[in-house]
Amino acid sequence: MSTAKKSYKKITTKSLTDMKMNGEKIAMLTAYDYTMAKIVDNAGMDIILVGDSASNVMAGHETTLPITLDQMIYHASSVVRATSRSLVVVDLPFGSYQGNSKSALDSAIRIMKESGGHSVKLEGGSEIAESISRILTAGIPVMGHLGLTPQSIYKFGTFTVRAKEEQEAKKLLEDAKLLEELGCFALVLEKIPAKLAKEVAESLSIPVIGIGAGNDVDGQVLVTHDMLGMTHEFHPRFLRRYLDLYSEMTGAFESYISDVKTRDFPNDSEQY
Ligand SMILES: Nc1nc(=O)c2c([nH]1)NC[C@@H]1CN(c3ccc(C(=O)N[C@@H](CCC(=O)O)C(=O)O)cc3)CN21
Ligand SMILES: CC(C)C(=O)C(=O)O
Ligand SMILES: [Mg+2]
Repeated sequence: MSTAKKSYKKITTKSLTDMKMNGEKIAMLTAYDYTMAKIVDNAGMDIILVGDSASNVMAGHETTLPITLDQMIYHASSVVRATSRSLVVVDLPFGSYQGNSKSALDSAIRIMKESGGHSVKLEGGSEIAESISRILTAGIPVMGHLGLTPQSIYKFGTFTVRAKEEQEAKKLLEDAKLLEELGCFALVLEKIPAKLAKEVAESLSIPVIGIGAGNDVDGQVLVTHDMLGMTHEFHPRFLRRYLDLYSEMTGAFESYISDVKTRDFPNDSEQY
């Protein structure tokens, strides 16, 4: 059993700040449903992200753009029912906060009221500062997200590494500092140079969680289905696979098909 599991009973935004101060790395994975969240939570995860990646992983969309606030609330409420230890962060979906700060606040309040989630995550920096402030003023903890921000994929056109150029790196560092000043409790950095991520983590006192951002940050996040090897076609360099569930599950399904076809299943002890 992990030491982290013993030292923190129920994770709060405060425990995450303490973890950064104590140099204990933060482990975060996604979940979109009750059964998976139960396993992730029981394993001792610090943060469960109800990611808008549910749009890809659960619904099969090309991008994260189509998922709705109602659908995010459905996923988040399922995850919250399974969670006793992890802090639950819920992505605000595309279109639910970019319009104006009032609609952003309304969306965040719906997430908190209707799903029971503990906090929300928004993609972007200075452009959405007013929305973040307004949500924070309502007492809702906010996690930031900079670097590769999949909700603005059509502005960039590719999923390549972000902030490689000096200008973009400078803007990212400024945005990160702004998010801390506004009062965000943590920040996700996605697919940026490790050296820049290290600089951001060292410049901020709030935890910085990386995905494709190297090891010199305060924690790591992956999509659970990716690290379990269920998403066969997705293999970016930052992904470490801990299982090959795609093959394992295929084998199980093939065995079941065979057992049914050959009349092996069910046997005498599997009937009434
Ligand atoms: N299953 C899944 N895992 C994720 O990590 C994830 C999602 N879905 N959906 C939302 C975003 C999109 N994310 C992405 C998407 C693509 C790359 C990526 O590296 N894609 C290509 C490289 C593209 C390029 O360099 O131009 C790859 O190597 O697979 C990384 C993160 C991360 N998020
Ligand atoms: C990749 C993570 C950070 C995310 O935002 C998601 O899963 O939606
Ligand atoms: Mg997301």
